[in-house]
Formats: sequence, structure tokens, C-alpha cells
Amino acid sequence: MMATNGKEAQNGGDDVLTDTAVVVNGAATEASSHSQRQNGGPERAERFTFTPKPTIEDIRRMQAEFTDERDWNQFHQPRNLLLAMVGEVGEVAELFQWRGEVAEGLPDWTESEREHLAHELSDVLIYLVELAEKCRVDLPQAVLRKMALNRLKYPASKVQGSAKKYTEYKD
Ligand SMILES: Nc1ccn([C@H]2C[C@H](O)[C@@H](COP(=O)(O)OP(=O)(O)OP(=O)(O)O)O2)c(=O)n1
Repeated sequence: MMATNGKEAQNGGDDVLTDTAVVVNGAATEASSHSQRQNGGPERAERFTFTPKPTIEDIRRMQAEFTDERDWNQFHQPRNLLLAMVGEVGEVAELFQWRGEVAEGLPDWTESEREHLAHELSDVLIYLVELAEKCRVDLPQAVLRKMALNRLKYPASKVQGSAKKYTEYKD
């Protein structure tokens, strides 16, 4: 179980709630029907939460300022950003390689390894957000649309406890 960041949720009431989890004071309590997991494990009492800032739009704006200040827009076309993002994904993968399965919360990682991971994940996000901007994809809205589609494709009642792809369901 991943450690909490110790902060109260500060979502300002604008959460987009899913059908499986409700965020209450920084913890996620799952619907009672989900209280026993498939493997009989205990209910997930607390879930790690992010701080609400910066928003995705904040990140887009900060990266735009960063590139403008350096006259780097000339290099930041979609394909270059895609390649840069994939390179950073590779750097994330490098941190996990040869370690075998890693438990949620990374209990065996040092603080320095965790910070390194935080940097590499941030690089991926920064390039992803800029790629979306340069492709004129409004990422926050696109995520909402995609999650709605995901819920339709994978109704909780149908796929409960199964990791099968939607194409494998016969019904
Ligand atoms: N042309 C560039 C170069 C860097 N960056 C920004 C976005 C990323 O957040 C970060 C990437 O920097 P590096 O390419 O130096 O990669 P790392 O920070 O991962 O360094 P290293 O590859 O040494 O781990 O800097 C950018 O926007 N445009």
C-alpha cells in the first residue's frame, strides 16, 4: 500500500468522482461492495493523493515560459516532443529494471531513488503536456472523455476483479 503524502485533500469540491472510489479528506473509501478484494485482502483504507496544484494548464504554461525564454520552440515540434517523452519513459523504466516486482509505495527504495523517479516521471509529464499542447489536444477535457469511454467499455458490474481486455468478454 502506497504511503499517504500526509496532506488533506484540497480539491475544492470539483472532483470528478468515479463509480469505484470517493475521496474523503485525502483518503479514498471504496463502495461497500468492493470492501473485500478478490484475493480476500483487507479494504484499502487510505489512498495516496496529490496536491491540487499545479494543474495541467499550469504545467503547460510553465513549460511554455521555459521554452520561450530559451528560444527552444523551434525544436519543440510534435515529433521531437514525442521522442523526448519516450526517452524519458525509458529513463523511468531504467529505474525499475532488474529489480523484480516492486511493492506499492516502493518500500525498499532510498530517498534518493524516489527523488530520481520523481524527476523522471516529471520529465515524462512535462513532455506529454507540451506534446498535447502542440497537437492542440485539450488534455484535461480529453482525459474526462476517455475516462467516460473507459467506464462504458468496462462496466464495473461486468469486469469486477478481472483484468481481461474488453475484447475478451463474450456476453
Ligand atoms: N530541449 C529541451 C531539453 C530539456 N527540456 C526540459 C524538459 C525536461 O523536463 C527536462 C529534460 O532534460 P534532459 O534532456 O537534460 O533530461 P534529464 O533531466 O532526464 O537528464 P538526464 O538525461 O541526464 O537524466 O528538461 C526541454 O524542455 N527541452
